[in-house]
Amino acid sequence: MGILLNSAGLLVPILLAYYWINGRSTGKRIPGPRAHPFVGHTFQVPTIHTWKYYENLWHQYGPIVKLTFAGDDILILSDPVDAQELLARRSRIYSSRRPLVYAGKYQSNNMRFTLLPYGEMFKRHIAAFHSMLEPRAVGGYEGLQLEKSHRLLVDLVKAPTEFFRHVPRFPASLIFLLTFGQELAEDSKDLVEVQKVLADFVYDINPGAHVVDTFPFLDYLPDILSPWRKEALRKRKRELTLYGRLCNEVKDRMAQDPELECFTARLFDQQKTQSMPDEEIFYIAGTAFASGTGTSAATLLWFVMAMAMFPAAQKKAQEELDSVFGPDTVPDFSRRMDLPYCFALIKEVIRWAPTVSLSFPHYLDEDDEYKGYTIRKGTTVISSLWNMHHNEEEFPDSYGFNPDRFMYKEPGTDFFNTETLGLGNYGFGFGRRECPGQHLAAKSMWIAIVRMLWGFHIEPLKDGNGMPMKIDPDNCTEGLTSRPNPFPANFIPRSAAHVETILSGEGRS
Ligand code: HEM
Repeated sequence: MGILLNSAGLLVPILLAYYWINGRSTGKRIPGPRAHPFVGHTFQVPTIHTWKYYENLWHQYGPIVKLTFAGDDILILSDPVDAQELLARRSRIYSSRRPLVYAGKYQSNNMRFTLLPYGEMFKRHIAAFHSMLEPRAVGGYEGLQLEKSHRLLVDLVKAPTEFFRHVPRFPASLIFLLTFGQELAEDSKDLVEVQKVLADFVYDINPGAHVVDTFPFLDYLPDILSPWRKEALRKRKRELTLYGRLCNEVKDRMAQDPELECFTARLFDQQKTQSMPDEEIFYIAGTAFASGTGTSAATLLWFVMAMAMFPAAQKKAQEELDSVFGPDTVPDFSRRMDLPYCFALIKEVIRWAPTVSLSFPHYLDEDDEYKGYTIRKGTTVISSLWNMHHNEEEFPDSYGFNPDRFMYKEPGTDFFNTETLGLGNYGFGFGRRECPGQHLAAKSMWIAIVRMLWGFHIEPLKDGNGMPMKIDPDNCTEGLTSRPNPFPANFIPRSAAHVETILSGEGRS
């Protein structure tokens, strides 16, 4: 007890000095709510529906807001012009990630790509990701995308109300095959496991999720006073068991077949020339699997919800599709330039419900000046994609769902293409840390959505009185990424001919 009191007595002056040094600020005051003198806004920011809290701050204080978490500055950007200037044009100093004790040091052994500071290891990982995800490489995955999205249609014919299981399986099975060179097993435990890993991770990196990341000195406390440390290490072990097993299986298959083609096999090839411990490879491959699964699945589920809630947009897209593909032809990539409304609809899904609503926080490496404000080195910069997508000047009636808002461009232009799905919205982030998976995501979203619209009416489930059940878009998961919680919708095949075409395997690849 005495030791504890002595430690507390020492901590108070250290804390005061720390906040005094960190709290100094020059330049014009950045707008924001009043802060508590010691803990700042730490306990004001909710961990639930955080983007809504930031939306209120934006309306109250404007597009650049500063919060302080116990001496650390957090900048919330709500105007894409500011995000473009700081995160993209000044990306040299705005592309790092804040060192996190819980999710970075203990949960990831400082090897997880999404949390890496801008430096040598980051460059090694991004080069690996680009080799797998750059547009030319992605062009080679079309056959697999056709095959896996056809499987989605078959699953939806067979068990339509189970869309909540089928839809996430589509991007997961694709990225699993690309990463580990093997098929995702039926009712795969690996998928369930990676979904748990992801759910933990998107919660754990949320600013404010763990007190030790707000007060890093707590890491000096012994294990007995830090139960969170054991928990973070347990999560790391669980994750590495999964990724390690999957990667080692690739290594074993490479021994049998040196020509084996998949992302992990290429990483093991690189290991021969670059010093990269196995654990680093496990994290790179695991990150590809996890990030390729979670965000794409969430976007597709938001699409299903939007269709069940906004039937007029669904009908219009189906009319456009029917003018290009009859019931005897499953759509493929060939006539995509003839389907501008479908592109507009997918852009609107990304705008209406940005899956990574607060993007991934960037971290500033040097002091900077902007619009008369001093932004201090060590500031965490959050671009609120949610706020950018709900700016009534750029997107009138922003809570509504209106693909026509993107139809102002001439159909047939590059604006309506899989390569440019991110144009007109901000859903893939900004600057050097913008999503490296966006080209793969765009083509996967495109083919899955167009095929679902071609084959099915998506409707709310009916209650006992035949009335459509209510769907609430606010009922979604929490954390850095969000997806709808299960909601009452159903897939009704558009005709017997569509079912026949799907089941006969026409257009499978
Ligand atoms: C519709 C689907 C997707 C959406 C909406 C999305 C969105 C985002 C966003 C907003 C970011 C943060 C950008 C920033 O820090 O400024 C991000 C980062 C990232 N995304 Fe995606 N993403 C999607 C699909 C994918 C796919 C398919 C992959 C991989 C196969 C992927 C891999 C990553 C990785 C590795 C990062 C971290 C980049 C870094 O830290 O530098 N994403 N994504």
